[in-house]
Amino acid sequence: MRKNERSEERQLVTDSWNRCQAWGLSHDDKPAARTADPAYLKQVELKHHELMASTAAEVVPYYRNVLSSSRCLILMADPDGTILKSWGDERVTDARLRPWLQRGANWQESLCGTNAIGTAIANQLPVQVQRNEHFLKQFRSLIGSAAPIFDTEKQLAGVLSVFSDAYLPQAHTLGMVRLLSQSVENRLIIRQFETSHVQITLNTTADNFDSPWSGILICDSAGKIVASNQRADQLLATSTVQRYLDELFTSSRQHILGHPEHTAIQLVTKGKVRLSARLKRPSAPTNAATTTTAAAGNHNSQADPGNRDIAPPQDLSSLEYGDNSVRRCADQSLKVLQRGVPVLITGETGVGKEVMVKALHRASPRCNEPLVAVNCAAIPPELVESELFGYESGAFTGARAQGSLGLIRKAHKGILFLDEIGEMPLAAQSRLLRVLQERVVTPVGSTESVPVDILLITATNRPLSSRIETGQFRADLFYRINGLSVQLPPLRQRTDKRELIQDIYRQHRDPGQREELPPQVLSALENHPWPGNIRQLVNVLRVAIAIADGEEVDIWHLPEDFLAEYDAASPTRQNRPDHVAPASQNGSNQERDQEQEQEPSPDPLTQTLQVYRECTGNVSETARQLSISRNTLYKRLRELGIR
Ligand SMILES: Nc1ncnc2c1ncn2[C@@H]1O[C@H](COP(=O)(O)OP(=O)(O)OP(=O)(O)O)[C@@H](O)[C@H]1O
Repeated sequence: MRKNERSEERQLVTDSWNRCQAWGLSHDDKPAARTADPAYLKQVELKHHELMASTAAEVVPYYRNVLSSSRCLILMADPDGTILKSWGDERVTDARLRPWLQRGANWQESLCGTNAIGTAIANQLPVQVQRNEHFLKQFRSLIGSAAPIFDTEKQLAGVLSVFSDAYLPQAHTLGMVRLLSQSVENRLIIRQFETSHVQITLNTTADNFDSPWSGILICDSAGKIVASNQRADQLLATSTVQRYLDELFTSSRQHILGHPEHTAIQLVTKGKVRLSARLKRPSAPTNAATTTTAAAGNHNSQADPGNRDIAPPQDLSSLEYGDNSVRRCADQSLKVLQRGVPVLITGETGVGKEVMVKALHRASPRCNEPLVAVNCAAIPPELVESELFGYESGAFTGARAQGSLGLIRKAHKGILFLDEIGEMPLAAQSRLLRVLQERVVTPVGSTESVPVDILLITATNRPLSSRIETGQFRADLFYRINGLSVQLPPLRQRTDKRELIQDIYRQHRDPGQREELPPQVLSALENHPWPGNIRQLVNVLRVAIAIADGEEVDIWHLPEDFLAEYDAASPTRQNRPDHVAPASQNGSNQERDQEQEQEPSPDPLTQTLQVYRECTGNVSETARQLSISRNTLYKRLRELGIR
């Protein structure tokens, strides 16, 4: 973290301590975690329905792809500081503090003194609160980073926070939580207006529209801005809502709104800043070929920074590298789907089930109709029914005035993909059964049924039989969804591993790097057990390519956790010049604690992000200020998921 930012943050902490003193708190106070009444919590969750769904859609893939190897806990709180949802591993803190990390616990500053969540709410700014910066001594083992999330009216909608163990650079966690909260904000805006208004995405160059740091303007057909994200106001250096496009840019509103979609338009602001923009006109939900839903975990969406820049294979044939079971899986699924038979895909996490579903959709006669992908585990259980089946206006407190179509009806005439089906709550299972038996949907709060025509694909990475035995999954639903059951093999068992590894490397390599991985790297990768399957392989290769920084990838470019397993099999790597035993394995608790007390040294990625933002995306200027080459800068930006 840069010095001036850290001192601004310290100021936030000092101000917070002053408030705590004014409230009469004492450092030795030991309040117990307050747990909200369940009925109240339910109300709050319904009220924050959109926020929770959007947050889950951003956080879950991020957690899965980026953070799953570090011990880390992500919490979402409402604007009063009540925790609504958590993801990750609560063992980041000592057991005594765990009640504070549960749903319903409240982190208001006036109750528990200076802390990341409460202090971010009080200031409506991102903040990191390190151990001794907590006002109450009882929280001084914690390090938390939090960033506010603003709704489409720029009101505080909630707060996202990350607590991590000592091994994730602390400066990194603040950057991460900022990135996530910006992504949630963008998703809230896009979701609310995608079917009714024009969306203009702005950035300094045309190749980074997909970055969460892009500005978003939402306009009506007259060119008046009805909503925008904070980044748009920063890029245009003014508040944009209620202004007309030609008040902000030198071009006329007709010229801007008449520009074709998907090709960039160059705009000059009234302040003479050149920006690239991309238009997206409103689309009726059922017309979309691929519907990105709140909880879809769609890999083409912004929800997946780990994979944003490289699209996984598109065609069914491109998934095949010679393994018979993969080929059989693809061929049989396509055949039965074409006859309306539901397909259940099983396979460990990360084997490519979702990628297979997308390819099946493209190969099927329904390729021009929607594919709606829903990750059942990513939707809070209490929201599954309203998300899937839709609801009538006024069906419950917090429901949107116009009601909601629901994801099943959005898939009408297309394919509905229910991922992690085993996690679906029982009440939703009964409703789904009725949809499959009677081909009608009854929205929550309605007595009327609406016909739907969907093909169903489901997936699970855990056997459904054990959930049926324990009464968590309905046997009758299982028989309905299990028209054809296919299993995608784990990576370690694939006979085409070598070709797959080389191909994924080629998809991600830098232009200057050789086309093939050298034999020693290939054999290390081939012999790995790959508990995280293709997802882990993609991540390992991306890290290695980034670390190799344009050179040929070699063994020591592979990430530390991968190498720890590789070392066990091969003592040769101990000779690696920069081989240092990871602190997580050798460092004593005391050493780690001492490290934590020190000022965190700036993490290159976070520093890059900050300078890049300050230079409003000017690559040459950013590289100059950081004293690095443009090539290195591009690599870091790619790692950050920005370019
Ligand atoms: N054939 C492939 N080529 C390149 N990348 C792939 C391929 N298959 C999967 N991937 C990548 O691997 C990752 C995991 O794939 P996917 O999400 O489809 O797995 P999954 O089995 O659905 O996982 P989960 O059970 O955890 O939902 C994604 O990043 C995807 O892009």
